[in-house]
Amino acid sequence: MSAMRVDVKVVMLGKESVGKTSLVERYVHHRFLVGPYQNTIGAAFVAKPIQVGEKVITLGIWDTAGSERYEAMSRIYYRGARAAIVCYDLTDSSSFQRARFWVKELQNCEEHCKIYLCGTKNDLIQEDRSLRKIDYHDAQDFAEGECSRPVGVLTYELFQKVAEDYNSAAFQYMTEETGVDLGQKKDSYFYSCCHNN
Ligand SMILES: Nc1nc2c(ncn2[C@@H]2O[C@H](COP(=O)(O)OP(=O)(O)OP(=O)(O)O)[C@@H](O)[C@H]2O)c(=O)[nH]1
Repeated sequence: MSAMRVDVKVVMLGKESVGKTSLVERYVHHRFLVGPYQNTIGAAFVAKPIQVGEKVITLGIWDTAGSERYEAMSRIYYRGARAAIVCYDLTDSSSFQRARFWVKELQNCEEHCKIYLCGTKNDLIQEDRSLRKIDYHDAQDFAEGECSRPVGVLTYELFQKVAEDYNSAAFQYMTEETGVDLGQKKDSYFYSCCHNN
């Protein structure tokens, strides 16, 4: 089996159980996980080709383990990433603190990594608004101040956006030898997703 060429390294970060693996499963395999929750150990990798206009961009997605026990390992996985999807669970305020931690860390350590902030389990708050623990405006203020602006709710839109951003940056920087810089602070995004849309 020949190895697939990866165009852009993407890392999934966020507290344990926020739904990182579920988002990747949903996007890559069009399914959502049922049965008991199984935490990721270390990290999992999947390559996903995406059509962007006439081109195919392959995302190499590293799904890291959210448990703080694996924090040092997550640092290894985000190294060199051009995009980070930082997830928090809309029903868990501590997960938002953790997301802020990762955003700061990426801003300090990975200046070429574009950050996409993603609130997860949107379905739960659609069913019962009282479950929402992160005020929309708090997330928006943080996103606008730090990294992102609101864009979409569909999982495929999020990954598609990563590929499109890479593609437009690649076009822009085509003549440079240094590789593609998606940039960090300018023009980033935030999403509210759930595992079944
Ligand atoms: N209702 C709902 N449950 C979800 C959603 N996404 C994930 N879950 C559930 O949340 C639990 C954790 O999901 P995972 O995708 O394994 O979370 P993770 O962030 O990858 O967790 P770690 O591997 O520990 O870092 C599972 O029981 C999922 O079924 C969602 O969008 N809606």
